[in-house]
Amino acid sequence: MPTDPPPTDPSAPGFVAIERAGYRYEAGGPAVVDGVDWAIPRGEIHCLLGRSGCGKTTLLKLAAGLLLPSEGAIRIAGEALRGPSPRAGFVFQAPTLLDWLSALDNVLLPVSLKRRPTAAERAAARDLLARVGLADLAERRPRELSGGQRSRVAVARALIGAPDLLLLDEPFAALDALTREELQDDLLRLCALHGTTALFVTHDIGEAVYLGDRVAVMAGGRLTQARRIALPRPRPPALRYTPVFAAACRALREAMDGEAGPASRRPAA
Ligand SMILES: Nc1ncnc2c1ncn2[C@@H]1O[C@H](COP(=O)(O)OP(=O)(O)OP(=O)(O)O)[C@@H](O)[C@H]1O
Repeated sequence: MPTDPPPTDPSAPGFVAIERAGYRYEAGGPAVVDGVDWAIPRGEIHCLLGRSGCGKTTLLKLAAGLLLPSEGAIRIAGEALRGPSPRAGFVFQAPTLLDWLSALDNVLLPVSLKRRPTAAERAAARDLLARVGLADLAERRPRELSGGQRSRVAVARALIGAPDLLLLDEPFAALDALTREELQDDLLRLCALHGTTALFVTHDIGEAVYLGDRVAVMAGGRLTQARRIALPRPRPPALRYTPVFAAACRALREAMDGEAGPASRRPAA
């Protein structure tokens, strides 16, 4: 897994372009995100890896337009974000489903908050539920679903608006290992099918390597590593148990262990 070469043109735009972005929760307070440069080309999945409290969720919220940067800019398709991006779908760690709605109506929620869903949108929601293996459970309430099934509903809900960009904040962290693997495979399949660009936050090196075209490591609010994952696509589930996959995880882990600290301000892509 080679280290990325320094970019020849740091201004080359990604579909998502994070430019010298900084964020402070309080004016004069510490920079929780500090001078981050990152470009995500259209259709790629980038993973953000780092210890608890290093600023991953804050950076994801900046990419979503849920927070606006104190310094720098975030652009989606060349346009600076000035508020929540209508082009983005979100999946949070807790599935945050409404318990009085069926799985189907939870998937439709982003639409029904604005207007009555059309028959085509209801069909699209059923199709998404089928694609995450819940065709027969569309009428169930969230309390009648397992944790993994609720996470699947949350993924389907994030995709109902056919977003160009999917932002995921440790969405599978609470699931058992086998269910997590199934959901990772669902996600890869759905992103490939729709050409969706994704930014995926995780603590898990194996998850980052399996999902990512590129993995960035964050520490102390800065990106300290950015590595392209030279594994083939599509990624077959058995890839996780191959020596080449183990080697990619080990190389990333060693790079994290070896880093002197959040010194690099080099653009991550
Ligand atoms: N609303 C807030 N007001 C003030 N400080 C905050 C707020 N939200 C987060 N922080 C602080 O910003 C820093 C980064 O938080 P953030 O949630 O981005 O980290 P993280 O890497 O996502 O952590 P975790 O992996 O535990 O979710 C932490 O020190 C946190 O205490």
